[in-house]
Amino acid sequence: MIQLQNITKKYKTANGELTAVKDVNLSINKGEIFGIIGYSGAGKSTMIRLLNGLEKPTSGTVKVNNQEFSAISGQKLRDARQKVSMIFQHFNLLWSRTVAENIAFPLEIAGVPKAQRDARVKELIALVGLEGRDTAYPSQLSGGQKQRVGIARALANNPEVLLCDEATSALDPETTDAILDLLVDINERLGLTIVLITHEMHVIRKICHRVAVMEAGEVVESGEVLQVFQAPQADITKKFVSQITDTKETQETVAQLKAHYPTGQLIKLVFVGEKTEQPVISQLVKKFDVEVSIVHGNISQTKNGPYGTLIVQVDGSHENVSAALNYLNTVEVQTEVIVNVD
Ligand SMILES: Nc1ncnc2c1ncn2[C@@H]1O[C@H](COP(=O)(O)OP(=O)(O)OP(=O)(O)O)[C@@H](O)[C@H]1O
Repeated sequence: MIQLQNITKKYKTANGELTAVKDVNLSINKGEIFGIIGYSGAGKSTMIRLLNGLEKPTSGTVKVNNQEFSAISGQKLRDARQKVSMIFQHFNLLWSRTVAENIAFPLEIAGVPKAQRDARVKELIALVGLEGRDTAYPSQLSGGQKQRVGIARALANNPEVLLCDEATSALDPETTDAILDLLVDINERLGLTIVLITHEMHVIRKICHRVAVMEAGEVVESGEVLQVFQAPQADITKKFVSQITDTKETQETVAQLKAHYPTGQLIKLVFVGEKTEQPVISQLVKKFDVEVSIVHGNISQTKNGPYGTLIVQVDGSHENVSAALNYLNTVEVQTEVIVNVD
């Protein structure tokens, strides 16, 4: 659906030339939810503007829905852009228009007759769960409801691609999850391709099939979300993954554990996919003469399967603990010794 080939985007600034995006190659499949994650200044917004045809690359080609955005302009580009829609962090609603009028706006611009417009607006209001709020003004809506209006408006002209620019960054965690669930629902029901940019790994973990990690204009790592969680390569990816696995709460727990477990080893086990269902811990106790205490654990779902971490204390003779650790590696459970107290 989307192909970016050797994309570089340079800007001229007062301090000379600045490379915002550097030699990026990406291929996004039809019907996929693809996330681009990076910190501020990584080049995410520039990527979005390249994908919606608002910017042309300095070099390289951008192909969306079989149209080479980087090579067309004028009416041809405007027509092609009809198939690429967008939602925003701050919703960008028209404040003097009601919910229904906001959603109708792109239909008016496209010249859809009133009766047809009204029917479509009704359909979209139901799709995003805003029944009964059609005459409300944006100022009377919660953040989550405003984003629902944004989503309905973006879907009005049946786009092929929905671009989400930090779409949940202004929302609280619960509302974020509700909006993410709505995006998954739309993706599955309509087969819509979704590309989102974010600085939050939670968003990637919860709804994306694949992810690209950006740093200083470059894609430093990309792949299936679960794989990236299991074996992050770049330092920045490890940092993003630790947003989920190594929260402040976990760090505090580990600090307490170090103080309270004077013997044995504290080991972090990482389980992915079907490995989360294996009876690894009971096998460990059965096969080796070690004592295992579970001290902390969590499990989260990704689109490609579950991902869990478990911190255990393994106590026993040095040989037995080593043998137990070797065994864990044979069952493809990733292990990390957090603290060796022996
Ligand atoms: N129109 C522009 N002219 C000059 N420099 C720009 C322009 N747009 C972006 N940049 C620069 O390009 C780099 C990447 O910016 P970009 O906005 O794409 O990053 P980002 O990851 O989206 O960050 P943020 O989330 O803060 O917007 C930054 O150094 C930025 O200052």
